[in-house]
Amino acid sequence: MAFDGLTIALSKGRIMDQTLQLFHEAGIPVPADDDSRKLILESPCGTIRYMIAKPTDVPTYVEYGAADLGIVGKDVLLEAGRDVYELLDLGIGKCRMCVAGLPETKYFGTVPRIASKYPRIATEYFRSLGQQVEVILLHGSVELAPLIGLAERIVDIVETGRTLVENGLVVLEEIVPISTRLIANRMSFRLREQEIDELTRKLRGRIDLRKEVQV
Ligand SMILES: Nc1ncnc2c1ncn2[C@@H]1O[C@H](COP(=O)(O)OP(=O)(O)OP(=O)(O)O)[C@@H](O)[C@H]1O
Ligand SMILES: O=P(O)(O)OC[C@H]1O[C@H](OP(=O)(O)OP(=O)(O)O)[C@H](O)[C@@H]1O
Repeated sequence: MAFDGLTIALSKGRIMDQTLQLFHEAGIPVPADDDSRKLILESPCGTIRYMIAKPTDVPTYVEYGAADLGIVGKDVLLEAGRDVYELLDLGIGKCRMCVAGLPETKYFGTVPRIASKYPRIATEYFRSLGQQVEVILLHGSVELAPLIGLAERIVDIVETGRTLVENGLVVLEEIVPISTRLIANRMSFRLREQEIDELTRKLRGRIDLRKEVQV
């Protein structure tokens, strides 16, 4: 029989364990913790199907309806620019999107070069300031760019600040705070309103409780 529960695309990697822990605490069924390489996992009761996806692909699965819901960082969401509903801030995966560089930024050309894994966020940010820049796409270890003269600045995530400090870089500007979000496919949100509402309510209750404990 075809699966007729909710399909949720999870971001694998850094935020996956914290996401499953939050779901578990909220009383939402999660798959058993095993070491399998399976990419589709059903909850024991069969009501939820989890897809284990690369974070940058989660908004795509959700926009096209391959998943009803998705769990993804706000950084990925802003960069992807997909047509999805953002339902909830899960309060995990907290960090900041920043402009960083050497303390005394040297300009190599008339148009500053900005290296980033987030070309859209970087372009829109500098456009909003009316500054002309050239954005260079990198896929990781972005902090290298100002150290070896590829770019004057970077736009990247800062969490503890350790990577910047250990490479002699500093935060120059803060663009936007980042955290993990629950997103929904537009059609699913209308057609599966009750199930999605119930899941969102459970998560919100748990997130609020976590906030109270933190205060
Ligand atoms: N220090 C951090 N560095 C990167 N992302 C962080 C950090 N802290 C929290 N996050 C959040 O975790 C999400 C997932 O990060 P993760 O490193 O697992 O994926 P990724 O950046 O797509 O990795 P990769 O490119 O290696 O697949 C990010 O999109 C961001 O929202
Ligand atoms: O402020 P911190 O706590 O040091 O965290 C920030 C670093 O973490 C991320 O890199 P990641 O580990 O995902 O590797 P990457 O360079 O391959 O993107 C991000 O791109 C920064 O480099």
